[in-house]
Amino acid sequence: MANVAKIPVIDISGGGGEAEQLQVAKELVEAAIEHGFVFIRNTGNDIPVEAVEGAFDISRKLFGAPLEEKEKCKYEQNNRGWSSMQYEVLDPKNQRVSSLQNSLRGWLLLSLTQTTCPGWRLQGVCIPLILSHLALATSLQPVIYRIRAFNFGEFVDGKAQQPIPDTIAQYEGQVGAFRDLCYQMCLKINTLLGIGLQVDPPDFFTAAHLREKGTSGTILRFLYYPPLADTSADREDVRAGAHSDYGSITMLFRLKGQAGLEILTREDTWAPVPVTPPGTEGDAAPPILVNIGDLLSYWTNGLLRSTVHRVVFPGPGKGAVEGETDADPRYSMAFFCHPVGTTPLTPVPSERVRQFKAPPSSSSQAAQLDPAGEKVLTADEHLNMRLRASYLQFYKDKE
Ligand SMILES: O=C(O)CCC(=O)C(=O)O
Ligand SMILES: [Fe+2]
Repeated sequence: MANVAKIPVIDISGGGGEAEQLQVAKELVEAAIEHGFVFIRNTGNDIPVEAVEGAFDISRKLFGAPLEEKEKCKYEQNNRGWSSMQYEVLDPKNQRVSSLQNSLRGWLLLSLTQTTCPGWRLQGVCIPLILSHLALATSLQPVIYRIRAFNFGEFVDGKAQQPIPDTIAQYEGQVGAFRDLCYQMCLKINTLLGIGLQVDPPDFFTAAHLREKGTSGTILRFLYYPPLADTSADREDVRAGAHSDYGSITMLFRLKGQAGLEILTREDTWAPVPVTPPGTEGDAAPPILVNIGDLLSYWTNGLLRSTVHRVVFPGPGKGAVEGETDADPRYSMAFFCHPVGTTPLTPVPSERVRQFKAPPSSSSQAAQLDPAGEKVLTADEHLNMRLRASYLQFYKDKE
């Protein structure tokens, strides 16, 4: 058995009153601080098992649809639509260069926005952070991305506000309903984080996510990874490169038996994340894997951990969790939760966050982003910075 990540499993389905809610909230916050990842048991209370299975069925239909249909819904600057990174496989040499450029941009931004810097900064850039990322990148080469993805933005009255492939047009309402369930659960997790961190008021995060207050960068993403046999990749290649997520939290749905996800542990080693962690084998559906994104880490001054993760071809005896395989096409669904775009990322009113001491070499987040101290970053500005860094080539082509 591979040395799997020890991520806690929590049941938030509740019903046990205030004391139980407080206990669950504390467990959630401890997992978010220690691992940046937590399994939420899928009891069917928040998201019915059939809704998850139904969404996976639609995803299979979507990726199986004719290419022309998907191309009509191509990825747009609003972060919605279909993207295929397969073309990058055609020129792995350039891909390596461009992914390094992408990464450098991303790390520069990350190191500017990260309050905690274990060393000296040059022009606000945390030098040790950049150096450690560079070392990581060297060890990760070659980096080839092999994902196909479809991003769904907001729905209004059950209708997507973007083109949808004809093949799944009849399921539009079902996708919207699934997205709604994810949104509701995202609010619930944000409320628990607020309670667990003793934020005043405890609904501080939740209030910032309420869609009636405006649009947000929230995305439901269907993902498809072809099996090794259908690609020119070999086992050493990466299916989805090492990254952290941009939003507040991500909720990830995976299918039983499908290997691949790994997290970078505090010891700087890659650890596989089982789809079915011990204790959940008898559940009707695998737990929902929740992770902290950069925004919530930024917002809590680095207290909550935005953990780097990736998807690989682990193979039997090569890091695959027992009972999991990379032989089949891999499907996953991620709900990237973001606060309303205009939300100012002002310090979180929590004693726990205030007491979390960033090393003396770092200054406040706002000051790093804006040395003159005139401007607090909004959620949208934060997102756009991260998207620009990730989709560098896309934005270059647009210019
Ligand atoms: O497919 C997965 O398991 C992870 C996907 C992921 O990390 C992402 O899309 O950000
Ligand atoms: Fe991710």
